[in-house]
Amino acid sequence: MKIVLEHLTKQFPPRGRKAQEPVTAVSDFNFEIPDGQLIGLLGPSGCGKSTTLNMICGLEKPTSGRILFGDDDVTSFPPERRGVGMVFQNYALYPHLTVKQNILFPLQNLKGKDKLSRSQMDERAQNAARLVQITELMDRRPSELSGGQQQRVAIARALVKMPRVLLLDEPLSNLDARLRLQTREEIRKIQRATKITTVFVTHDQEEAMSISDMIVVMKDGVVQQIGKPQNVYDSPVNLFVAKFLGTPPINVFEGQIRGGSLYIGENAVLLTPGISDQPVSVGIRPEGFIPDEKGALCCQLGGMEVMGRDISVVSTHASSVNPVIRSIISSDTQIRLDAKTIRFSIKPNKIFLFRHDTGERINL
Ligand SMILES: Nc1ncnc2c1ncn2[C@@H]1O[C@H](COP(=O)(O)OP(=O)(O)OP(=O)(O)O)[C@@H](O)[C@H]1O
Repeated sequence: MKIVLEHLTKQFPPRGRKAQEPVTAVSDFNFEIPDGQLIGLLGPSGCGKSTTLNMICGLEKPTSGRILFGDDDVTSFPPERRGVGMVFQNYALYPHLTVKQNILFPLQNLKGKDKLSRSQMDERAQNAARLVQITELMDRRPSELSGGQQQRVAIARALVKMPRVLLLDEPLSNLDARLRLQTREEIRKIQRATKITTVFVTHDQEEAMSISDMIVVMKDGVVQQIGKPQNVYDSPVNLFVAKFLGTPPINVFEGQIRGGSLYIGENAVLLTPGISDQPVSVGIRPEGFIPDEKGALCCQLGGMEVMGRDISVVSTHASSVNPVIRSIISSDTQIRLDAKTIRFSIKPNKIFLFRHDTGERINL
């Protein structure tokens, strides 16, 4: 099922006596989510992710704009008429019911043509449980399950109604690091198996990048960029997106374009023909630094951390915005740790220029 968001906007009334301006939680969101894809909705706390999801499922009514599922305009539909499965951060399972009863719960009050027989319900519950691999846990109560197992029950409960759309709001944030990794892979597998169009909300960029067909990066209610994770990483439209994606994060420097070259401090590090003289923010991905005795960028060497396959070189530079520069280089590279300075040349596809005032990307 394709989902179309058209000029989707949500404002909340001002809060408190002093605040006069309404809060714009989501502003003019336009996106056509292709059928069967998993979309990662990504951004810092308060950027409007949950509000977007709540509008798609019908818990919030948009201030303006439309939502279509396929060709159906569902904007004014209540949640139960939308055919949406929803999984939240806190799984909200019923503690007094068994796993099976929890999964069956959404099917019990179906009416009219949707009403199912006992055996149909059992079959649906079994299928959903099989998908999330909890068939052997059906008679347990939620308190007898691990966090990851509880979350799988919540997903099975969302799937049992055979929703047209699956919405997941930070579904992994209550799990520990290892379970998070495992469960996110399982979610991806389930999504591939069911081909249900899925929107996954997270503030964890790594999580979103690893499982999404496409990511949407939001800030202050405004969509910044939509694209395949790798494309957004390789070609961020602005400094915010560049900084938001990547571990370790991108290194940012104050730079200056002068006479067709980019200067970082006194170092002319890149030819920039056709770009007018101006101050710029320079982003260099950690993997964009090549140790090179003749390299143009000269940094003060701080130290080195071995990460197995790679080394993380820590250095500083007077024009660096971050307290330290982190560069990731291959562990084969010989670094003289007794040296005071280290010179780098820069991979051209790993350096980005941004307008100093707006943060917008300047194309090289
Ligand atoms: N019911 C409400 N009334 C007033 N303001 C609200 C309401 N719900 C959300 N907001 C505001 O709208 C903005 C977006 O909130 P939203 O919960 O969608 O963000 P989010 O990206 O999901 O954040 P988080 O990651 O912290 O959950 C925030 O500024 C928030 O304070």
